[in-house]
Amino acid sequence: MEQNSIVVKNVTKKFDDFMLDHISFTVPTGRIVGFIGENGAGKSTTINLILDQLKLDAGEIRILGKQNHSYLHKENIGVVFDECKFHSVLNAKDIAQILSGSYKTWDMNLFEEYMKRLDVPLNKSIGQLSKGMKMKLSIICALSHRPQILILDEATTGLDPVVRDEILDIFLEFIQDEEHSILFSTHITSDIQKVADYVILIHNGKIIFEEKKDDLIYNYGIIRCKKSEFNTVSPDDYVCCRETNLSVECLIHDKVAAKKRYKNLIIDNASIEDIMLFYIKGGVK
Ligand SMILES: Nc1ncnc2c1ncn2[C@@H]1O[C@H](COP(=O)(O)OP(=O)(O)OP(=O)(O)O)[C@@H](O)[C@H]1O
Repeated sequence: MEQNSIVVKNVTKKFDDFMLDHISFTVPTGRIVGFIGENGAGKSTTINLILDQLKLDAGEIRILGKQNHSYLHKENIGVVFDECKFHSVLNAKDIAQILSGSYKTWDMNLFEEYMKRLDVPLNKSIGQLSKGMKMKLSIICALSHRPQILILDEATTGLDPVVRDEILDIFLEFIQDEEHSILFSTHITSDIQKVADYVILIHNGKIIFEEKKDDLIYNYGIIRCKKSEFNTVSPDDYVCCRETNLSVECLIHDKVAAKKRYKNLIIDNASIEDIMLFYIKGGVK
C-alpha cells in the first residue's frame, strides 16, 4: 500500500475575504505532486499551513505520520519560495557555511556538486546573481540538507525553459529512492505534465480534483464540433462546455467511451492546461 508523506485532512482557514474550505489531499511517498490553480486560489495559504507558518482554523495536517509542528520537521522538509530569502551581501559559500551550522544533516559535498552541476558561482554575492541563479541556489540549499520532502511554492516561475528542465531533472532524481516526495505549486502546467505523478487543482479555496496525471491525460479529451452536432452529446458525457457563435468545445472525462459513442465527432487530447481552464473558466453544462 502507498504511504503518504503529507496528509491534509478537512483543513479550513478563514481570512476576511477568502476561505480555504475543508480541503483534503495527500502527497504519496516517492511521488511528485503538482499543485495548480489560478492566482489567489489558495496555493500559498495551503503551503504555509503545511509548513506551520500559518495556524489552521480546523482540520489536520500530518507530515511523515506526525503533526506538522515546524520544530518536528525542520530537517525533514526542504522549502523553496518564489523569492530568494538570502541576504544580498552574502555569497553562496557564506550561505552554505551558515546552513551547515543550522542543519545537522547538511551535506557540503552534495551542495558543491549541485553548485557545479547547475553552474552557480560560489563567490559572487547574492545581489550580483541573476534571478535564475538565485532560484537555483535556493533549490540547491533546500536539497543539500537532505530532506525527505521538498515543498516549492512557484519556485520555477520566471526561470527559462533550459534552467527549468535542469531543475525538473533534479526533482526526478530526488524521488528515485522512493522515500522522497515533492509538492510543488506552479503556473507552468507543462512542468507538471513533464514530471508530476499526481495533480491537484484548487479553485476559490476548494479542491476541484486530485488525480493521477496519467489518468488525467488518458481519460480527459475535448470535443470540438458544430452546435448542431453538439445536440447529440449527452450531458452525462461531458464536464462542461464553451460555446462560440457557431461551434462548441466541451471537456469530456472518458475519452475512450466517447470515441466509441460519438464516432462522427473529432475528439482531441486535453492537456493539463486545457483541463484546468475548462474547470476554472467553467462554461455551462
Ligand atoms: N495573511 C493573510 N491575510 C488575509 N488574506 C490573506 C492572507 N494570505 C492570503 N490571503 C488571501 O487568501 C487568498 C489566497 O491567497 P494565496 O496566496 O493562498 O493564493 P495563491 O493560489 O497562492 O495565489 P498566487 O498564485 O497568486 O500566488 C487571496 O485572496 C489572498 O488575498
